Amino acid sequence: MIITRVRLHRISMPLVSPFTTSFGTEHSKEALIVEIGADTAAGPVTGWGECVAMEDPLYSSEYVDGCAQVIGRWLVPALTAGQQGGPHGAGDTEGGDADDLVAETVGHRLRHVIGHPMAKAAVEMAVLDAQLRASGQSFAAYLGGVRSTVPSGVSVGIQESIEQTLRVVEGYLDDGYVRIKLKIKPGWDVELVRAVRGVFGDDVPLQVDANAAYTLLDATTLRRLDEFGLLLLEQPLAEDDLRQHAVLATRLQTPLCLDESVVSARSAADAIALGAAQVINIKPGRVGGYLEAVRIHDLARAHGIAVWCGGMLETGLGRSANAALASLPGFVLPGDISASSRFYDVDLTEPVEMVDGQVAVDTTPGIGRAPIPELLERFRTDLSVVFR
Ligand SMILES: CSCC[C@@H](NC(=O)CCC(=O)O)C(=O)O
Ligand SMILES: [Mg+2]
Repeated sequence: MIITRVRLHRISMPLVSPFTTSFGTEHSKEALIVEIGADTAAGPVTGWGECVAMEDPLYSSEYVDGCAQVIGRWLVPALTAGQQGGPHGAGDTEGGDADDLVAETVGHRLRHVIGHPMAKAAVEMAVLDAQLRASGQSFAAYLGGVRSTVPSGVSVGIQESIEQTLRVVEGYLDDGYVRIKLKIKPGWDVELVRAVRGVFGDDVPLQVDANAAYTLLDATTLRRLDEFGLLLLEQPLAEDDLRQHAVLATRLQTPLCLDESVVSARSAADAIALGAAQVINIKPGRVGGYLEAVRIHDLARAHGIAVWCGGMLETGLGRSANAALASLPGFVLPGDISASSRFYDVDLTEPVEMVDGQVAVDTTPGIGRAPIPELLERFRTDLSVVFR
């Protein structure tokens, strides 16, 4: 394909309620929507990507305004270099015939830019969406999906009190969510889980996510979670500490799941080899894109490691693409793919619905959804025309 247009839409969407984790509270979703216009064999198409970086570098080192700069200053020039009349981008050593720009080569063409997986993932997602809209294939079919619906889990933020948490959990269970994930942090963990188990019983699929809030010195506390039959304990320790996660794993019964620590297939391989992860939360934005996400899925499956699809409060764009990814065979645990209404009164796209605990996998070309123009206008706080 030939890229003819790249626009970055900086958006801000209000959340239905504040979302608190061990590292902070979100009141709105700050995101970047990548719009790529391309000439393809099937004619002109528009592809859409969603950058999942947050406003502040608290979940990972990336942040949304930094991603906008990386995309505009380095990534798009690298992809458009060599196009007829396109600018020559930094690091464009091989140049290559841009006419052959396909999603499968985006990662390679961007390899000279160190890091920035969320920025790269958003660009690759838009290229892949354009490519699949042109070919008429859905994300799910292209990625290797085998299910027509995926189970819908929900993430429960840190609330004002345990009583408030019980009310929130009850509401989500009444909505039909099939798995509850509780955010925890030091001092908000064992008694919280005990209360939820006490009220809702031992059969509700339940897991916790620490967002790297603990250290190995907390092993005794974390071991007390073993009595509750949790599905997994997500990212208890620092994102760059595989070794201590491996040590912690030997002291706990609850399976360890990594999120922030797995930023590529290579880091997933290291985590598996070290015994630092028995389960992996795959987020396409965090690992550099949907293609890398599939590579991690395949690697984990080869090692008998369960994976599930995590969430970054995506709009319907990323939410729909995540449902497609979660339809692959190795996604054997419910993901954080809740209905749009869990976070948004009004979504950027047609809302993702949950019916009987399931989210339908879109079968139309590409992501299957696109931003609704008037809503993109409503939520947009900045527009930068990066190319043409
Ligand atoms: C603002 S915290 C975002 C990262 C967090 N995501 C969730 O808890 C799920 C959010 C969602 O349902 O999209 C995680 O660490 O897994
Ligand atoms: Mg997590």
